[in-house]
Amino acid sequence: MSAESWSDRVFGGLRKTSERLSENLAGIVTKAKLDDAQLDDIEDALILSDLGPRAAARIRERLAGERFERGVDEAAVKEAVAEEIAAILRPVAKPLEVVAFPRPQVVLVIGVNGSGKTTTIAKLAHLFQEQDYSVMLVAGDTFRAAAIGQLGVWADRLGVPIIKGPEGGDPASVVFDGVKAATDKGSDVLIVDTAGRLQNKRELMDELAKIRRVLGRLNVEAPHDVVLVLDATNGQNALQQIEIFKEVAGVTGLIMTKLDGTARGGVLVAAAEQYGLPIHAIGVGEKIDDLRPFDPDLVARVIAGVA
Ligand SMILES: Nc1nc2c(ncn2[C@@H]2O[C@H](COP(=O)(O)OP(=O)(O)OP(=O)(O)O)[C@@H](O)[C@H]2O)c(=O)[nH]1
Repeated sequence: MSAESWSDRVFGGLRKTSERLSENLAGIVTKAKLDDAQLDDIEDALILSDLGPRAAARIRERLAGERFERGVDEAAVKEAVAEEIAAILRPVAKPLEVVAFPRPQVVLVIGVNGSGKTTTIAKLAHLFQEQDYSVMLVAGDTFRAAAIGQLGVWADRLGVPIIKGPEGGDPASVVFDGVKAATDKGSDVLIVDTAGRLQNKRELMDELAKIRRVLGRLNVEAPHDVVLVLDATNGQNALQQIEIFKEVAGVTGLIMTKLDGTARGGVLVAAAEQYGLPIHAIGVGEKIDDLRPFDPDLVARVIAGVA
C-alpha cells in the first residue's frame, strides 16, 4: 500500500467529478428558500454532472422536502446532496466475497476492450491475496495474443498461476482447463478474463453461453460471479454497456475503473440508481492497490464536494 491513504486517493481520484458538480451548482442557490426554479436548476446541474435523470429527480425530491433549519446555502445543499447520494450507493456497495463451496469460486470478468479489464483482474487478484486467499487466473480472451501476454505479466508479478490456451483457441476449453487446475490445486478463487467484442453481440453471447455451459458441467454453481468492468470516462455510454452485457451475460455485479481520469464519476450514481446491481469496487489509478471495495459514504461526500 502506498503512503497515501485510500481515502486520500479516492478524494484525489474523484476531484474532477467533484469540481464538475460544484461548478454546475455554483450560484444556483440565491434565495432564503429553495423555489421550484432553483430546484429545477439543481436537478439540471445534477444531470449535467452525469448522475442521471432518476438520481437527479430523487435528490430534487429530497431537497424539496428538506427544512434547512440553519438556512439554505450552497454548503447546506451539498450536504443534502451527499446524504441522498449515499442513500443511493449504500444498498449496492457489496465487496466480492469468497463463499463458494466447493472451491474454487469462479469469477468471470467481462467488459469491452480497453475498459481496464486486465488491470482490474490483477488488482482483484491482489485484493484476494491480501485476504489470504489463493488465486488462479485464466486467460480466456484467446482472440488477442496481447491480452494473453498482458495477463501473463501480471500473473508473474503477483506470483499466481495462470492457465492459457493458444491464441485463437477455444475460450471455453481454456476455462475448462482452468477450473480443473484450480480444483486440483485447491485454489480459493479462479478469475477468468474474457473477450470484450461488443461489436459482435451474437458471437460474444454464444461464446459466453458456451463458457457458462462448460463451467456448469464442472460445477453447477459456476460462475459464481459475472463482474462487468466499466470505464467511468465513458460516462453515459457505460450505462449502455450495462444494458447490453446484462442481456448477453447475466451480470451479477460491477466494478467501475478510471474514476481518477474523469469528471464523469457521477455515472457511478446513475448506474446504482438505474440498475441496482452490486458495485464491488472502484478503480482510481493504474497501480496494483488502486482498486478497493468502495465506501459509499466517502464516495458520496467526495462527489458532492463536502468531504
Ligand atoms: N487512470 C487509470 N487507468 C487505469 C485504471 N484501470 C486501468 N487503467 C489503465 O487503462 C488501460 C487499459 O487497461 P487494460 O487493463 O489493459 O484494459 P483491458 O480492458 O484489458 O484492455 P485491453 O487489454 O486493451 O482489452 C491501461 O493503461 C491501464 O493501466 C484506473 O482505475 N485508472
